[in-house]
Amino acid sequence: MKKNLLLLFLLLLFGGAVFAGLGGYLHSQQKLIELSKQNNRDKAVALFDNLIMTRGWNNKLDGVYMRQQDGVEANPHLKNGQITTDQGDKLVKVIPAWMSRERMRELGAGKPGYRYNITSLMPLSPENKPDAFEIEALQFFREHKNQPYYFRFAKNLKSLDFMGALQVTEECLQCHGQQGYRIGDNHGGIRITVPTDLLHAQIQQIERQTRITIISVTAIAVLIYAALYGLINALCKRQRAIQQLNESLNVKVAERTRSLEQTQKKLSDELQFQQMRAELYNLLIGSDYSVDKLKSRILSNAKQLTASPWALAGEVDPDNADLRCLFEIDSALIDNLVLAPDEDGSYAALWGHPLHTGEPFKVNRPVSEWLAGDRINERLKLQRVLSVPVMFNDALVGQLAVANKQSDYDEHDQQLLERLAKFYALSMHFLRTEADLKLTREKEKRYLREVKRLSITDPLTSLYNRRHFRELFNKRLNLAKRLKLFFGLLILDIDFFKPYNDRYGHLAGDQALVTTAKVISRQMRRSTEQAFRVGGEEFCCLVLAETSEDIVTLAESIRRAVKDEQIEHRDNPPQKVLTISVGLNIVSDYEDASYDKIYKAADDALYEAKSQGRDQVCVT
Ligand SMILES: Nc1nc2c(ncn2[C@@H]2O[C@H](COP(=O)(O)OP(=O)(O)OP(=O)(O)O)[C@@H](O)[C@H]2O)c(=O)[nH]1
Repeated sequence: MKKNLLLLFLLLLFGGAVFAGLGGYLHSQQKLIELSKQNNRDKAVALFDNLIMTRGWNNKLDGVYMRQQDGVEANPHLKNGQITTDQGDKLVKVIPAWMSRERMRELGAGKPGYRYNITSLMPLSPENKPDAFEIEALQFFREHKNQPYYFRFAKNLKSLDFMGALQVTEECLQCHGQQGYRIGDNHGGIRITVPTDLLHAQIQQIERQTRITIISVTAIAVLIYAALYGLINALCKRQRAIQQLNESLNVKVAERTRSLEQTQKKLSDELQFQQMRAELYNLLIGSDYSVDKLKSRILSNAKQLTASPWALAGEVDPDNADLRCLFEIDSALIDNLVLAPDEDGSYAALWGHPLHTGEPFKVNRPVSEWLAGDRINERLKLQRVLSVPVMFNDALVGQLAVANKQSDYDEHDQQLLERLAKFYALSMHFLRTEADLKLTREKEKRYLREVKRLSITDPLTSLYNRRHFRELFNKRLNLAKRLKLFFGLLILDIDFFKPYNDRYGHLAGDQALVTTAKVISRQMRRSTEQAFRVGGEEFCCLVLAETSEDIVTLAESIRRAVKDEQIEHRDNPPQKVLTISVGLNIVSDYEDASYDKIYKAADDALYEAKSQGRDQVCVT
């Protein structure tokens, strides 16, 4: 379009210039022709003036006489028209008109094409009758008294017809007085025809030159225009090619920029994703992690990654075969939203889609347009939704959704959300496994504690057993040594227990053992005092004390307390109640103290107590 306008403009400009040039040239040629015409006119006027001068001279002399020649008659209208000189020569009077005619004849003689005539509208002689041109000129003079000349070029410009006006003078009246002529009138004229062959030839040459010039100039103009056209076309082509190149370059640059921007966005999203994942890992391996914290972080990450104001995470209840969801919605705007399932217990439509199909769900138009009547979604007024299933080991464990991004959700958003969903699944799995593990560990601990307890406890009396006694013995001994305390070992044995069993039965015997153990335990009030059941009806106590008296006192109080229980024992004379004998060894010098030595000493003391009548404490 631009090119065409330019070419049109150039065509007009160039055409205008060519026409202006040709016009100037034609004008100058015309001027030349005019000058040439004027030259011919001047020539005719000069001839006319010559004749007028001759007439004037004759007129001034009032006619001149010349020798009469053959064929020359005297003018009958003149007075003294013919005279004879003294020498007998015959003279005739020559008047201006006659003289003019003679002069014209002389001027025209031998000059082909020249023609002279003196005439008037009312000639006296019929020979002088005017032709058409002459009539035309004479009528012109009559109408324009101040115009002395009349010209007309022949059509082929080969001759110029000229007529000069002749004013009536007094002399004219001599002949034309009777015709009503008045002095000063233009009644006649001299007609001169001048050949203008030169003018004709000149004009023909000018026309030829003009034709050649026009053709040449036009041809040159056409050639120049064609060259310009070609040049402009080529330039336009080049420009168009450059423009196309530029456009394609711009497109490529735009494409590259777009792809760079996309890559940059992907990289920045990837970086963001990695940071989020690192934070999530930290959260997972941190000491204060919780499912709530993790979900809240996942939701805020989903919003951040997809530039969405809303995020939603749903979990499939692992204990329920139906795909019931436990939803969490992160938005103050929808706090009051009731997320109850439909009557059939399912979350249909929008929320249910990924759960039912296991496929991602992406809609970039208002929910009301495609899901009219859906109670939940209508309340949410969702404009755009992207929801992906949360899968673990090919099993659907929940869904992660975002909504109402400013622009459309695309594949990139979906990929990011799917990756986050994977992490979500992994985290949830980890948390569940972790919780299970914690529970198992606690159970195990409890079990081990129980086993340990059982391993060191006597099942009948709940006192520590012999094994624990052995384990603790040296520890307590070393502690006493370190704290510089007295170490006491008490061996307590029920008196005549066999007869007790025999009389009251084994169960009663067991009960008596339990009661005795309780009594002993009650006496063990400090952390430095422990009681053990080390055999059938045999107990031990390990006691650490500031003084040996404290230990003896404790042993006595135990013995007394058992007796005070007043458990009937008929075969234990003379008390008739259940009693115990106590063998006690107190260690204060730890130089060569050992279990065997100490135990033997206490056992010896017990033997002594038994030997001395039972129900007593013996100390070694
Ligand atoms: N009921 C019951 N009896 C037990 C248990 N362990 C040991 N005995 C009994 O305790 C009795 C111990 O008797 P002996 O060692 O002969 O001594 P004693 O009859 O107590 O006589 P002294 O010790 O000399 O006073 C045995 O008859 C055992 O059967 C038990 O767990 N339950």
